Amino acid sequence: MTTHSPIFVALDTTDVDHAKALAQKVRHHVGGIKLGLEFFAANGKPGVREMAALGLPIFLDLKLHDIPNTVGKAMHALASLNPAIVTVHASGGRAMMEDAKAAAPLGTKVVGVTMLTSLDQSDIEAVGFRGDSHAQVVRLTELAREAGLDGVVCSGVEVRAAKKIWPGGFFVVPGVRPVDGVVGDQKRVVTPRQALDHGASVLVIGRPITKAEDPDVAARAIEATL
Ligand SMILES: O=c1ccn([C@@H]2O[C@H](COP(=O)(O)O)[C@@H](O)[C@H]2O)c(=O)[nH]1
Repeated sequence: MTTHSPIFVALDTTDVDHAKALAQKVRHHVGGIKLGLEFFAANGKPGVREMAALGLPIFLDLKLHDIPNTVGKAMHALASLNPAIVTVHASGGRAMMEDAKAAAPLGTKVVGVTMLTSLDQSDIEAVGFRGDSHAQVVRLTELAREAGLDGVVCSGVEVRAAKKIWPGGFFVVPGVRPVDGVVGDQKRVVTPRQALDHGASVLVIGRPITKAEDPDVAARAIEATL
C-alpha cells in the first residue's frame, strides 16, 4: 500500500486506460481503488488484473446478491483476483453471506451492503422495509456479523450505531462529500471527517475526486481534512 489513507477512490468508468490514469494521479493520497459494476461489466477479470498491477489494494464492489449457491460460486470465481475487499448484499440473507465468506480467499474482507446511501426514508418505505435507516442498518449489521462477514457498508449517518453493536467490525462508508461538495444521487451524506469520527474504517469517494478539475489536488485536499 502506497499510503495509509482510509480513502478508496471509486473509479466508476468503463475505460481501463482512464481508470489507470486516474489511479496514477491520485495514488499518493488514497489507500486503494474501488472497482464496481460499471468497470467489471466492461472489463471483467482481465481489467481488474490490469488495475491490480498498479500495486494498490483492490476493492471489488460487485454487491453480489443471489441464492447462496450462486453467490458462493461467483465468489469462488473471483478468488484468483485476491481482492482486499468484496461486497455482497446483506439482504441476501445469512446463508448467502456464509457461503460468500466461505468461498472468499483468506485475506479478503467480505462486507455486507446494508442500505444503499442513495436511499432516503421515502425510498425505504416504497420498497417495503420497516423502520428507518438506523433500524435497517443495525438489523442487517447484526445478521452480517452472525454470518461471519468482516463488516458492512453503510452511510456515515448510521456508522456509529453499527459500530456500537459490532466494535470489531470493518465499516465501509460511501456517500461521502467534502463540505459544499455536489451531492448528486446520494441521499445519506456526511463529510469525510464526520465519517471517520463516527467510526468508518474506509471511506469510498468517487466523483468528488474523479470529476474534479484536478483529481490529485481534490484527493490531497480531502486527505488534508482527515
Ligand atoms: O451504499 C452504497 C454502496 C456503494 N456505493 C458506491 O460508492 C461509490 C460512491 O461514488 P460517489 O461518486 O462518491 O458518489 C459508487 O461507486 C457507488 O457504487 C454507494 O455510493 N453507496
